Amino acid sequence: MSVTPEPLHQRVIFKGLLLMVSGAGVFYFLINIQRGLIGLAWTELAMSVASLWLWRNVDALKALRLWSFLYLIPFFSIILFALSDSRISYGMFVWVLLIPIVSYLLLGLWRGFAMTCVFMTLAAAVYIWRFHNNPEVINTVVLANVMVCAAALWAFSHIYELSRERSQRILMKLASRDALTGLYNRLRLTEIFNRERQQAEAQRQPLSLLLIDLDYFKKINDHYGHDTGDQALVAVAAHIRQHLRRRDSAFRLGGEEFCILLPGSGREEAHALAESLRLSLAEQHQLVAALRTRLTLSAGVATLGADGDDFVHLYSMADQRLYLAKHSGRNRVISEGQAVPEHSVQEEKSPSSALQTTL
Ligand SMILES: Nc1nc2c(ncn2[C@@H]2O[C@H](COP(=O)(O)OP(=O)(O)OP(=O)(O)O)[C@@H](O)[C@H]2O)c(=O)[nH]1
Repeated sequence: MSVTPEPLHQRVIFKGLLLMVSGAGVFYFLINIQRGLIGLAWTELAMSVASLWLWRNVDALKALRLWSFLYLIPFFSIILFALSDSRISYGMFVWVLLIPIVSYLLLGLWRGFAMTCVFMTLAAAVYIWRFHNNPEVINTVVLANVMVCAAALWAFSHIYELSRERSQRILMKLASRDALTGLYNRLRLTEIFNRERQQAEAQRQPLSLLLIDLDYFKKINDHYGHDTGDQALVAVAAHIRQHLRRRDSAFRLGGEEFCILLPGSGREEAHALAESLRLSLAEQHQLVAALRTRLTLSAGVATLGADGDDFVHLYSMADQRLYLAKHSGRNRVISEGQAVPEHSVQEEKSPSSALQTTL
């Protein structure tokens, strides 16, 4: 469900590579034109110009990984093309060592691995093809040096990227989940809402937003202590999870306030789910061991289209209805209307009123 953002370092590294190649391209163009390597010299100049153009535009590029992929193929191919020319010294092979580092840094773990496999294999083939008759280059010591060094760089690049991606996943999880309940936190709400709204509009499906607030939670804390309050919040989150369908997402917005996104549910279905959550919570005699009072919730429901077309309007409408539910006696769900009615609903003899009495 989470969307992995583009790692920030990739754009910076791509920019650095582009700058380096545009400078090196001009340098090698001047050298190779003098040496009579006309084809290679002009290819290097073309690569240099393309790199400079990309460098100037890289901040605006959207599909950075795709651009990096499309760039690395000619870049590595030119290195191999240069190496295959017998007039180029074998010292040029050090450029091959850039292949794993740059591929992993710019393309990530598996695309980097695939790119490295292809171009390192081709580089080995070019090396053997060019030097198979040259005992100065094809001998145990030189081969061992080249292979051990290349393998070490490949392995370190792989391990680095593997741990970087793992750390990123952990950090993403920590940043997007509420530490106490494990539900999504407020930061993910607009992002997930916008994604669900796009899908709902594309598939002409309804989408509802449910705002939930526990009733008189302060009294739970005051009477039973903060730890029991925490346990109750965890139990409520588990209770919410049990009621969700596969595509629904639940968030803890802070304190004792929760939000649920219900893709595919119109007003009535969302109201019914909220009612079922409310009733089943109110029926639980002992939500957590230390708590000898029942907990209740109030909820406001808003539906895409009928109550607004964007997050701000939908949230605001659900919030107004939640407010209305609180001021109409709590322990209820409101999915229509937005102003406090003239004849305020009589506070029913709810578990929360019972809670007030008990406390
Ligand atoms: N245990 C615990 N309590 C929290 C946490 N975050 C907020 N609270 C408490 O939740 C309580 C919320 O109180 P209020 O905003 O007055 O709401 P309420 O008592 O539920 O009253 P109504 O919402 O009007 O029914 C406060 O006492 C906060 O300290 C938390 O992470 N853990």
